[in-house]
Amino acid sequence: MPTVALGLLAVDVLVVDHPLAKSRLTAMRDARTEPGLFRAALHELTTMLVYEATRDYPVETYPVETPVTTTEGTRLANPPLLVPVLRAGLGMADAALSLLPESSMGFVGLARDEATYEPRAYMESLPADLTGKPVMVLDPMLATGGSLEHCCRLLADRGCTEIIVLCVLAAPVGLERLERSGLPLRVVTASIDEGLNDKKFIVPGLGDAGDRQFGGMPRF
Ligand SMILES: O=P(O)(O)OC[C@H]1O[C@H](OP(=O)(O)OP(=O)(O)O)[C@H](O)[C@@H]1O
Ligand SMILES: O=c1cc[nH]c(=O)[nH]1
Ligand SMILES: [Mg+2]
Repeated sequence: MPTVALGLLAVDVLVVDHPLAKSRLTAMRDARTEPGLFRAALHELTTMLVYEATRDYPVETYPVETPVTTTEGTRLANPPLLVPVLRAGLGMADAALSLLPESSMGFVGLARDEATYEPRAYMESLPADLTGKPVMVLDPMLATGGSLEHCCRLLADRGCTEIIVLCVLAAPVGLERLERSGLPLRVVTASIDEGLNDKKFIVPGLGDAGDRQFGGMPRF
């Protein structure tokens, strides 16, 4: 897994820049893309992100009967808990669960305060004990990093020591915040963007990922 140096910090981040991933990301960035097509592009891009994120997951083997003989089959040794961050992460949930049908799912609901830019938690549905359980957090946007830090802290407080944050866009300042948090995580993203504007939206970004999928007033 490559490491990206940001200032004095180093964070474990994989940028999935496959041409097909880039074309889905371009559709999501385009302000003219309507919600249905935005959701479809997010679904397809999530499939690619999950595929790359799970490349090094441990597997176990077991005997499988083919129509011809017995051979060795493979499955994930410890499928991750999937945790979409509501609302925007909901658009990644179905694609992730399709690739990881053995996984179960928890939910965290967060809304970023428009004045302080800090996350306000409104929902939490997670197993009480996550000892020994890898977790994959799904949220398309890592901006200031406040929301994903909050979510990953909930997981670490339950004993989780292995978190993959799956996002579409990451701002350098958000990556630095996650790095400083000391939480046991790595990041898989389709792009590290330039930065944030004065309303803490990612630039060039794609706008508000929740509103682009589900509707709402533009604030960027
Ligand atoms: O890194 P941060 O500065 O915390 O910003 C990122 C958060 O903002 C968005 O959610 P939002 O609060 O807009 O809620 P929504 O998904 O309901 O639109 C996004 O999905 C992240 O959760
Ligand atoms: O650019 C941004 C920043 C936070 N949340 C979003 O949905 N988009
Ligand atoms: Mg939003």
